[in-house]
Amino acid sequence: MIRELVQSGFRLAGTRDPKLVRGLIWAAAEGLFIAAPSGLLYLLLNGVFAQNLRPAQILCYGLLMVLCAVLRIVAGRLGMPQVFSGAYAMMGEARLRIADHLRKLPLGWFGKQRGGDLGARLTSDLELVEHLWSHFLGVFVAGLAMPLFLVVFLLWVDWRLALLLLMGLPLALLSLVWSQRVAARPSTRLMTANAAAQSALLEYVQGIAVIRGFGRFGDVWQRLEATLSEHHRALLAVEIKPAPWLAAYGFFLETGYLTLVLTGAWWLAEGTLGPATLLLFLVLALPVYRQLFEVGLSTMMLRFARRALARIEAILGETALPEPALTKAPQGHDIVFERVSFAYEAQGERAVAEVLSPSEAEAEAALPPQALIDVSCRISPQTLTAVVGPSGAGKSTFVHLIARLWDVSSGAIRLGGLDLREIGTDALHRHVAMVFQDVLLFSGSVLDNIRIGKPDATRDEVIEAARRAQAHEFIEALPQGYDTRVDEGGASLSGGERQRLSIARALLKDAPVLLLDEATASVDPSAEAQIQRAIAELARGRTVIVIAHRLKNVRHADQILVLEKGRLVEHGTHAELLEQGGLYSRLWAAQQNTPHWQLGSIIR
Ligand SMILES: Nc1ncnc2c1ncn2[C@@H]1O[C@H](COP(=O)(O)OP(=O)(O)OP(=O)(O)O)[C@@H](O)[C@H]1O
Repeated sequence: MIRELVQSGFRLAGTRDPKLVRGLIWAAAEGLFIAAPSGLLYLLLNGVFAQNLRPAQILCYGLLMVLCAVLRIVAGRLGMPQVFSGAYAMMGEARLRIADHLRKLPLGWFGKQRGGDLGARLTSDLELVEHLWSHFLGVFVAGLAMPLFLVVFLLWVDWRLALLLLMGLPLALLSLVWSQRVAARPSTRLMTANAAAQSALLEYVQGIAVIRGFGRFGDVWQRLEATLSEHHRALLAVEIKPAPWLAAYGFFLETGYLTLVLTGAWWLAEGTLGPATLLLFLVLALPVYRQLFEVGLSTMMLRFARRALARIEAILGETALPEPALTKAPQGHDIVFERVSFAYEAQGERAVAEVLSPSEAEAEAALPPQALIDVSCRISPQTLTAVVGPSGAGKSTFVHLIARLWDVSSGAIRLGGLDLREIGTDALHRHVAMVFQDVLLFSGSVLDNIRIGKPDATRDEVIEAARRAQAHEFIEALPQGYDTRVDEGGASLSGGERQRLSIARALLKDAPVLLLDEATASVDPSAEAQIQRAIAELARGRTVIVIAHRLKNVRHADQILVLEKGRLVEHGTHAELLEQGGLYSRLWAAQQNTPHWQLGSIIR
C-alpha cells in the first residue's frame, strides 16, 4: 500500500523529489537506531547472568547506547527537514500541474462538478495528501522500521521464541485487512458527506443575500442541518465500524505473549534456553506489539490518503480540450462559422441527429437541447459584428465558441482560415481578447488587475487603457488610485466599474479580435455612451464581435447576426434587416417604444 501511495504521489507531482527519498531513508535509519540498543541490552544481560561483566564493559555499553540515542536524534534531524522540503516541493508541483490541467479543461466540465466536491478535492483532499507526505510518511517509515529490525534481531537470537512472539500475527493481519474492508464503505460515505457539507456551506454563504431577500432561512437551514448531521454520522461510522476489528488486531497480535512466557519458562527449566534470552524477549515483546499496533492503526489514515489521491488523480485524468501537436498561426482575422452546431451536454449525438434528421421528434425529445444549430456565417476582418436575439437564443454560446471555451459539437469555426482546433488554445488567446458578463477581478491592486491584459505593460500604458475604457476617473477617485487593492471577485467595486476595468484589460491586451459580451449591460447611460465611443474606436483595425441587448447601440455595426433558438435567422446591416421586416425589425420597433428595454427581459 505504501509503495503504491508513494508512486501515485510521484505521479501526481510529475516528479520524484530526491530529498523526499533521502528523508525516508533517514527515517528508516532512525528506526534502526531506536532498535539498536536492544542488541546492547542483550550483551549486557548475557554478561549479568554469566557474572563476568566488567565495569569498563558496562561503561562501554552505556556509551554505545548513548551513541545510538544521539544517532537517532541526528537521523531524525537530518531526515525530517528533507521529508518536509521534498513533500512541500512535490505538493507545490502537484498543485501547479492540477491548476494547469484545469486551465485546459472545457468549461462544461466545471458546470458538471458540484462546487463543494471540486473544492473538497482541491483543498481537503490535497491537504490530506500533503499531510501524509510531510508529517505521516517519515514517522510511519521510522515506526515500521523499528519493529522490523527488532524482529529480525530476535529471529537471529532465538528463532523459536521469535516465532512464538509472532504466532498471532497471521490472525492479526487478517483482522486488520478485514477492518480496512469494513471501513471502506464508511470512508467513501465520509468523503461524499464531506463534499456535500462543503457544497452546502458554500451555497449557504454565497446565497445569503437571496436567502435573506426571500426570507427562506427555514428551508435552507434545514437542508444545511441535514447535510451536516449526515457528515457527523459519517464521521462516527468511520470510527465505530472498524473499531471491533482493530481491537481484534491488537488482541491477536499479543496472543503469542502468553505462549512465549510459558514456553520460555519451560525451556529455561529444561536448560535449553538462557535466562538472558528469555528476559530480552520479555522486555522487547511489548514495545514490538505496541509499535505494530500503531502501524496497523495508521494504515487507516493511508486508506483515506489513497482515496484522496485517487480523487485528485481523477482530475488529471479528465480529457483536456485537444491541442494540436504543432500550432499554426492564423493568416488574417476573418472568422467563419461552417455549419456549427453545439449542445452543452452529449454534444456529438445531438448535433448529428439534428443535422441528419431534424424532423425526428423522438430523437429530439431524447437529446438535450442545442444551443446552436447549423450556424454558418462569415465575419470579415476589421469589422464590427453585433449578435442579437432574445434571451437564450445562443448569443453567449456563439461568442464563447470563438474563444474556444468549448469545442463545437459539429461543423467548424475558422480564424484566418484555420480551424480553431489547429491553432491551439494558448495561441488563440493571444489573438482574442474577451470582455464577458461576469467580470472577475483578482485580489491585488487595480493596476495589477488591468495589467493581466499585458503583464509587462508600464504604468502609463495601464492608465492610457483605463482612460480609453472611461475608467480613469473613478480609479483616480479611489483611496489609493491605481494602487487601491480590490477584493477577490471585485466585490468592492460596482458592476459598471468592474466592467470598465475589464474593458481596460482587453484594450491593453490589444488583440486583433475582441469579444464583448454585454459589455455595457451594467453601466449607467452616460458611461454607456462613452463606452460605445471607446468600442467604436476599438473596432477600427480590429475584428469585434459584440453581444448587444440595446439595439440602438449596434445600429452602425457592419453586420448584425440575429439568433433565435440557436439558429441564425437573419443577418445584414441595420437598414437591410429593417427592410426585411423580420424578427430584428419587430425587436427594433418594440425597443423604440420602451427606451430602456432589454431584449432578454421581455422575450423569455
Ligand atoms: N453552461 C451551460 N450549460 C448548459 N446549458 C447552457 C449553458 N449555458 C447556456 N446554456 C443554454 O444554452 C442556450 C443558449 O444560451 P446562451 O447563454 O448562449 O443564450 P443567450 O442568447 O446569450 O442568452 P442571454 O441573452 O439570456 O444571456 C440556453 O438554452 C441556455 O439555457
